[in-house]
Amino acid sequence: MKIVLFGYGKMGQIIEKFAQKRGHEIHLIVNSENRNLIRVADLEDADVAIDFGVPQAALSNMELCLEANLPIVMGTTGWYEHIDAIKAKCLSVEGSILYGSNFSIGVNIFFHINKMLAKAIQPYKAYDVQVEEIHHIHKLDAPSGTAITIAEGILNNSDVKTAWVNSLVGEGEEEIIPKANELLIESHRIEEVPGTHTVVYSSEVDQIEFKHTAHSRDGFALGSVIAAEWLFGKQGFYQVTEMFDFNR
Ligand SMILES: NC(=O)C1=CN([C@@H]2O[C@H](COP(=O)(O)OP(=O)(O)OC[C@H]3O[C@@H](n4cnc5c(N)ncnc54)[C@H](OP(=O)(O)O)[C@@H]3O)[C@@H](O)[C@H]2O)C=CC1
Ligand SMILES: O=C(O)C1=N[C@H](C(=O)O)C[C@H](O)C1
Repeated sequence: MKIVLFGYGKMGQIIEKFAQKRGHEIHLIVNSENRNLIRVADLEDADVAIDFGVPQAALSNMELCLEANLPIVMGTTGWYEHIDAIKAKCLSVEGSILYGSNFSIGVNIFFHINKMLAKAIQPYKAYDVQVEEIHHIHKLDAPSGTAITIAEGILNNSDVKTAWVNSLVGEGEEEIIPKANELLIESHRIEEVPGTHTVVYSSEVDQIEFKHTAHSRDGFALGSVIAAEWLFGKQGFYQVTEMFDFNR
């Protein structure tokens, strides 16, 4: 496939490596320097786009791809307030978008088990729950998209928690004390951590911790190339979880 890469930072450069290994061609690279010069005609010969850029550009990149009739895998996080609007637009023009907060297989298994765990613990009110995420200091958004997906999995299987709240831990940051109905997502920014997510259930007598640690960005990058292969030839608005059999 001929792939357009939106974003050529930490993720974009690893995606290029995996795409080429799997026999694909990088047709065009878009970053902050050339984004304003890109027109529909520049995308015409491509087969699929993969976006790991910045939150503020995600919506316009998806709109451009819809206009160019180019399927796009959206890996960028931090733009989710626009989901309903872009989904409606995608469906109305019969376009093709797949988005996900995390493309690694391990985290998608984690998402699946997280929901099962929340369902199993739901009758036992002695347990309180919180989510913790740790990422590198360059990350622009908090909480992480992955932590939001994890929180949604818990909220949908809880009759106590009705919304999540975020507390970014660090000097000068306000400490957030959650109300009983609020699910706390605690965010930490430490050195070059690729991405660690933990769900903690605590009672007076014990604690259950469920944790995923990424050792590198390779799992995210490979997953996004597999997602592009999966999306090619399909029409619709998809989430990455739809790629995995265990969610069916
Ligand atoms: N879903 C998933 O599995 C994962 C998602 N992510 C998400 O991917 C995103 C990128 O992460 P990462 O690679 O670490 O970030 P980086 O900061 O390393 O790279 C961002 C890239 O986006 C480019 N960029 C800036 N503005 C635009 C624009 N208008 N259009 C296109 N590209 C632009 C930057 O260009 P320039 O260098 O010129 O400024 C840079 O190349 C983040 O939102 C992150 O949360 C990350 C890992 C996994
Ligand atoms: O910015 C990152 O690095 C990552 N972002 C994604 C997120 O926000 O969940 C996925 C991964 O954890 C790395």
